[in-house]
Amino acid sequence: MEGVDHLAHERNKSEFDVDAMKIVWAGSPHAFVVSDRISKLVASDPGFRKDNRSTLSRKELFKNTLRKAAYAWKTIIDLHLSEEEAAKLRFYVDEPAFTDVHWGMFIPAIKGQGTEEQQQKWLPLAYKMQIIGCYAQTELGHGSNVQGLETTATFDPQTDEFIIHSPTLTSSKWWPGGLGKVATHAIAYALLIVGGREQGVHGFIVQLRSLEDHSPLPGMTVGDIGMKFGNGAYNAMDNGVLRFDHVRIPRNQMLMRVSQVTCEGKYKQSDVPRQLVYGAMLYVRQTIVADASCALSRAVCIATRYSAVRRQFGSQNGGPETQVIDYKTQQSRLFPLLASAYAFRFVGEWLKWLYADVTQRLQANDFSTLPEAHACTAGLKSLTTTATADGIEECRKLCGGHGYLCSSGLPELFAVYVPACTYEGENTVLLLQVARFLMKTVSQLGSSKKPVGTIAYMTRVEHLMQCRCGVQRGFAELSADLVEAAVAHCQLLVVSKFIEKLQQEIPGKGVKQQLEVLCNIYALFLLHKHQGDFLSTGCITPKHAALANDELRSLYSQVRPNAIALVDAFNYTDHYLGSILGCYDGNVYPKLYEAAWKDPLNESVVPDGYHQYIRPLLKQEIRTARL
Ligand SMILES: CCCCCCCCCCCCCCCCCCCCCC(=O)SCCNC(=O)CCNC(=O)[C@H](O)C(C)(C)COP(=O)(O)OP(=O)(O)OC[C@H]1O[C@@H](n2cnc3c(N)ncnc32)[C@H](O)[C@@H]1OP(=O)(O)O
Ligand SMILES: Cc1cc2nc3c(=O)[nH]c(=O)nc-3n(C[C@H](O)[C@H](O)[C@H](O)COP(=O)(O)OP(=O)(O)OC[C@H]3O[C@@H](n4cnc5c(N)ncnc54)[C@H](O)[C@@H]3O)c2cc1C
Repeated sequence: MEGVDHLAHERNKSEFDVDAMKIVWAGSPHAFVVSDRISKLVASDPGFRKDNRSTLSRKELFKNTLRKAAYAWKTIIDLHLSEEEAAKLRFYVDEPAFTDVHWGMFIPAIKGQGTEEQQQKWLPLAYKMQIIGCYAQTELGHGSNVQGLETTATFDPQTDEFIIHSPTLTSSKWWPGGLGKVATHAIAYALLIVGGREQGVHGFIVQLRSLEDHSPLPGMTVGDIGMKFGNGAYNAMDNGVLRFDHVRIPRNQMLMRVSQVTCEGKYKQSDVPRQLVYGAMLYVRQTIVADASCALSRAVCIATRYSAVRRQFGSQNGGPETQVIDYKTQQSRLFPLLASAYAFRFVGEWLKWLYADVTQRLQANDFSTLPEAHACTAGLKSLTTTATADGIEECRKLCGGHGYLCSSGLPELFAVYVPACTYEGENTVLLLQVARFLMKTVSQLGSSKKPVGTIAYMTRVEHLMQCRCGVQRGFAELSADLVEAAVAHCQLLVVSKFIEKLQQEIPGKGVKQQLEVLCNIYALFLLHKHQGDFLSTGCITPKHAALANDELRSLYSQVRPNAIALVDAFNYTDHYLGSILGCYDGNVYPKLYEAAWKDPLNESVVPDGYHQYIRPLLKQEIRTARL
């Protein structure tokens, strides 16, 4: 039944103002208007079609991505889109591409680590996309251990140049997005050698390809690293390999905000901490946290709508079967994910604020909050991406068999999303950074340096005061436990930022009440999941644990009538969702049936290969049967 809203009865049940919730989700009325307009613009433009992605070959997919990126850029220019609108366009186009790394890493690295002069030279070119950049840090042999990178940049005072070289196979750059086939320039990270002395890893702007014919410049061997997990999906991105053979670049192409090399060959460090070399990672980790709520909410929207459409068992007197969303087991798997999507949204908002704050301070040479910003971005990146990747997979299972179809949108979403657990800092490695920060704080408890900000609570935890003398010992030995402590710290951050959000004025009928329910679900679900830890540390009693569980069940019942409206509040178009199971009108079965016939395998009734392989087999069986 085209045009009928099969989920209307669900929408009628909701007890809050969905339009007001849409604004809370978007962040502000202005953000909502921009997001709504751009998402509809992308959805209505056939140039941004994506429903055929899973059937394209790698080469076709890649070329299609190039076309879309060029078309998106043309749209941005033709419509005079602002930076905010352009970023939304990229988001709703919903395809990993070299442009992500150009805008998301190359430009921020120049902004954060380049001198004024360098910024003036390179940024205008990059903003106009007259050069296309990538971020070439990881090597075949080293990704997590940035200090272990082997590429060298040796200063030659005779010519006032650096010689960039890959001395070993394992020093080949490996993974950078955009490097394989598109980027004309890279920020390449290399071990700086001046006057025979190693000075640590630094970033260098290196031109890779000719701006005339795109051929690699002399001394560069460059290509794509090959197919990645999942058909379609992240294969739209040309992650690349690059070897340097004594490539010479001018001295002024070393990013010199943090440290400088003079023409006489002197290495000078400014007052800026060396950690700013890692600045681009700080920025991207913060955007990854914001993106986590988008990916999770998208999966949750699909699973929630489909759970209201799907019916199994429980028919009474020939009436309809039970909607699977009414099963308590379905609710106990789905609703914590719904609550997590909202929780990550708000912690992402807060992290954006924290990042803006630390950036402002860094510009004024105040580096005091950098360690905390690093711990927060690293920890929340790890926590939210792990939970989101797991959550998308859970949503796929919540959709039963149909969740396994590409047309559910969930397999591709998972395949595109799951590398977020690895890139931009492998999640366990990042948690170890948080643990290190926490242990450092504990070791300073009782001194004049009082913990502030996100670690202020530590002064209130008496137990920590007792164990502080031992914290400098056995870090490696206890690292598995310390990673758990880091996760707990990050969970506390998420819960406390959700609670802080609720302390603000939130307009709209019933909106705040819904958010309170979700916040309680998020916190109590964690308590329930980790009740062993809570009980064994004496933080709660068995009675508390049982009460929490009872309360959770009651909260799930409160969410139930509002579930569809709570996912409608994400305001996703069917184009962005890319899922038949999650379509707004819930008209799932006819759409699934129709889509099946569009599969290339169904172009002919008798498949290619019948005469070659099936028929001889069948005939052979007949002969065998006669024997
Ligand atoms: C107008 C048009 C608009 C158009 C539209 C606009 C569109 C906009 C598009 C936007 C799209 C956006 C999305 C982008 C998508 C990207 C896709 C994904 C790409 C993925 C990219 C990557 O995948 S790219 C490689 C990432 N590769 C890592 O991620 C390595 C991890 N590995 C480490 O990061 C270090 O190796 C590790 C472990 C810390 C040890 O570092 P280490 O060896 O130095 O050792 P230590 O641990 O001793 O650290 C020494 C001291 O540094 C402190 N510290 C460490 N890090 C710090 C930090 N970041 N900030 C501050 N402080 C830091 C630490 O806390 C210590 O401090 P202290 O000494 O005081 O304790
Ligand atoms: C899709 C994708 C896109 C990428 N894009 C880029 C890009 O644009 N630019 C770029 O430079 N890089 C890029 N990367 C590379 C990425 O940043 C690295 O893969 C990532 O930093 C992880 O490093 P690794 O591969 O060396 O993992 P490894 O460090 O080798 O991890 C392997 C295992 O070892 C464990 N481990 C490592 N160190 C420790 C430790 N100290 N203690 C305990 N356990 C440890 C990890 O937890 C993990 O389980 C990309 C990667 C992917 C998958």
